[in-house]
Amino acid sequence: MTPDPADAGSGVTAASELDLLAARLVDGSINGGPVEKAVDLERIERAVREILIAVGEDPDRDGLVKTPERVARAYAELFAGLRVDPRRVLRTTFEADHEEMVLVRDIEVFSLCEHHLLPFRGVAHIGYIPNEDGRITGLSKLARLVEVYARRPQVQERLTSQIADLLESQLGARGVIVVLDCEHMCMEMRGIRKAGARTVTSAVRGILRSDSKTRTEALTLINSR
Ligand SMILES: Nc1nc2c(ncn2[C@@H]2O[C@H](COP(=O)(O)OP(=O)(O)OP(=O)(O)O)[C@@H](O)[C@H]2O)c(=O)[nH]1
Ligand SMILES: [Zn+2]
Repeated sequence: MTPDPADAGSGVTAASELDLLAARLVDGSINGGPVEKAVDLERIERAVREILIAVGEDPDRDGLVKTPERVARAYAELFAGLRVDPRRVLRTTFEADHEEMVLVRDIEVFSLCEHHLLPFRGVAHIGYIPNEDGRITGLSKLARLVEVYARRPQVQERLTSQIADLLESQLGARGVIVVLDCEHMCMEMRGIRKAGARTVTSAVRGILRSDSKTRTEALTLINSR
């Protein structure tokens, strides 16, 4: 593979499969720029082997021999967002002369809660009102932004506000609304064991916070089916 010229001088080359995965989160290509942090796969493997021993399993039995390696690769994928600067997602913007609301609904969310490292999943609804220049971003970038922040150890509240904050600061959106509706496996499979409970979080910024009419319009669009 030819190294990305953007990596020159960074000391890190986006060469491995996992680096490409991190890059793809951002722009769908291999030209993702420098990878911020490396994943120590061998260290994860050693830790997973220890966990298997600690729970009373035999890590050398046939079915488990390759498990530490598989888990290491899975974690590298699930936490690929740690290795990506989310600002790179919003590099591409367009002048569209559109100053009205843009809303993408039902964006799939998969993340891992930072307390138990168990999955939570659901949907994100993201709306924003462009600034006076009518500067917008590609619709897919909103979903990519969700990916970059979700593929980290997270709490739902922070995931929600990080998406809103970046759209406000990076895109200069006049207003932003982000609503996440998720189910947490740590509440379903263990602990309190309440299957089906949904957690809804929102982050509202700018004009969507100060102007209740605009906010109601956004919520109506989010809730319309
Ligand atoms: N606010 C918030 N809490 C979360 C999220 N994901 C998991 N949690 C909660 O994190 C909390 C951790 O609480 P602790 O008391 O430290 O851990 P625990 O003993 O495993 O808690 P239980 O789940 O109640 O058994 C639990 O109440 C989880 O439900 C999240 O995204 N946001
Ligand atoms: Zn949890």
